[in-house]
Amino acid sequence: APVALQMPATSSGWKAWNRFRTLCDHHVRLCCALELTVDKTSEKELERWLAEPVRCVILSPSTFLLNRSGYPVLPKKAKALLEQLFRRQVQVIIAEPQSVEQNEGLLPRLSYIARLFQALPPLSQAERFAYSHMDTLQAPLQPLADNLESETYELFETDPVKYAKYQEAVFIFLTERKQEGRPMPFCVMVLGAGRGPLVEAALKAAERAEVEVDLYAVEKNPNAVQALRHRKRRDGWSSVQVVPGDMRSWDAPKKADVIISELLGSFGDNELSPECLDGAQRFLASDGVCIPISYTAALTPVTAPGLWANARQGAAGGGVADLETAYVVHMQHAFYPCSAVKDCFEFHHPNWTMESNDRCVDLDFEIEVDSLVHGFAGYFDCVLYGPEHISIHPKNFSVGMFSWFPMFFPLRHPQYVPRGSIIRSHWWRRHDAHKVWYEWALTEPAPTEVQNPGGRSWPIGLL
Ligand SMILES: C[S@@+](CC[C@H](N)C(=O)[O-])C[C@H]1O[C@@H](n2cnc3c(N)ncnc32)[C@H](O)[C@@H]1O
Repeated sequence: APVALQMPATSSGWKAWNRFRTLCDHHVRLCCALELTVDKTSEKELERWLAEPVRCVILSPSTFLLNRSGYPVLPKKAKALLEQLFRRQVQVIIAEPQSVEQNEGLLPRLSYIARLFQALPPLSQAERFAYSHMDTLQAPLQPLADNLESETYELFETDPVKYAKYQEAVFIFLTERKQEGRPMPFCVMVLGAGRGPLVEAALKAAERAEVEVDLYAVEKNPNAVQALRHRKRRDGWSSVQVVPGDMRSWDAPKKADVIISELLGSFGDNELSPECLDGAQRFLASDGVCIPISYTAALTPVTAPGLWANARQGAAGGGVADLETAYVVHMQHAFYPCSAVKDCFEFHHPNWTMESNDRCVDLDFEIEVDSLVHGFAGYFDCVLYGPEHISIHPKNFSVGMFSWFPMFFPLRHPQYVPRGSIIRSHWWRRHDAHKVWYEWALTEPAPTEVQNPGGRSWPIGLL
C-alpha cells in the first residue's frame, strides 16, 4: 500500500517532502497528502507539486474565502492548482470542521468543489490518446534496424494533423514548380513510405496542384511493402511504383524533384533520418528539394520523480542501462524548473557538403525555483517546406498532432538545484560503423559521469 505523508503545499512543505523522499531513496510507494494552504507561495513553486505523487488534497475550512455573495471559494492560486491536480486523479478530503459555524459551511464547500470538478473541459481527441499513455515509459522505436508492426503504422495513420501538413507542404512545392514552367511529370519519391499515408498525401497534393507526377514509394519493411502493393491495386495508384529495399542502396532510375520522408523520432534525428537521407540524396536532382528541409532537437531540464523511479526499476532491462536510455513518454507528473527550451542538434537536407552528423552542444539552463532535477525533456521542431512545419516543441506545438510524445533523458542521480543556479549540460551525437548514439553529462551544479559512453546502454542501429 502507498504511504502518504501529510504536507502543506507551501515552499517549506515542498522542501521537507524533498528531504524525506531523498532519505527514503525515492521509494515508489511514498506519496503525499497535500494540504492546500498556499499563502505567499509563488505559482511556480506550487507547480512543483504537479510532478510529485500527490494522492490526496486536504482542504481545511480555513483554505476557503467567502466571495461577495457569502459563498465559500478557493483563492485563485489554490483553485488553479486543484484543477490541475484533478487531472492527476487525486482524492479530495474536506477536513473536519473545528466549530459549529464551520460545520454550517460544509455543504457549500462540498458543492463548490464538486462544481469545480464538473466544470473541467472534456478531453480533446489528442488529449484522450495522450491520457491513455500518461507517464508510460516506452523504448524509442528504431524503424531502421527493426521492422515496425502493422499496429504501429495503423496508430500513426490516425494522426489528424501530420499528413495534412505534409500534403500542404507538397502542394506548395508542386505549385511553385508548375509556376516556374518546369516539364512534367515531376518525379516524387516517398522514402520510408510505410503503408502509404505520405504517398496518399503526395497524390492528393498533385491532384490539387493539377500536375502530373511519377511517384516512387521506397520501403525496406517487407510487410509494409505488401501493404503498399495492395493499396496500389485497390486505390488505382497507376503513377506509383513500389520499390522494396533500403533507400541508401537503391539504384534509382532517375533523379527526384522532391524527396518526401518522415523518419523522425521524438528527438528529431534519433530514428537516423540524417544518415538515411544522406545516403539517398544521390538521386535528388541538383535543384531538388527534401521535405522536410530541416529539423531541430530541443531540451529543457525536468523534475519527474515517478518516471525516474520507474526507469530505475528495470525499464531498460536492468542495471546501468535503465538510467542511460532515453524513453518516449507522455509526461504528466512533470515540472519544468526553467522556462527556456533550448535548441540542441540541427540537421538540413539536402546535405550536399556531406557535413558530419556527429554533434556536440553545451546548454546552460537557469533554474527559476528550488528543484530536484531528474533529467531532461527532449522535443523536435521540423520545417517541412515553406511555412509548413510539424513540431512537439512546447513553444511551437502542432496542435492536435499525437504521433510523437516527448523524450525523457534521465540522469543517473537526481540533482538538487537551488533557484538562480545554472545547470550546465553537455550533449554529444556520435557514430561508428554499426550504430549512432547520444552521450550526456552535467558539469554544473556538480559534475556527473558521462552517460551512455560509446552507446553501451542505448545504441541506435545503422544496419
Ligand atoms: C516513421 S515510419 C513512417 C512511415 C510512413 N511514411 C508514415 O508516415 O506512416 C518510417 C518508415 O521508414 C522506413 N525506413 C526507415 N529507414 C529506411 C531505409 N533506410 N530505407 C527504406 N525504408 C526505411 C521504415 O521501415 C518505416 O516504414
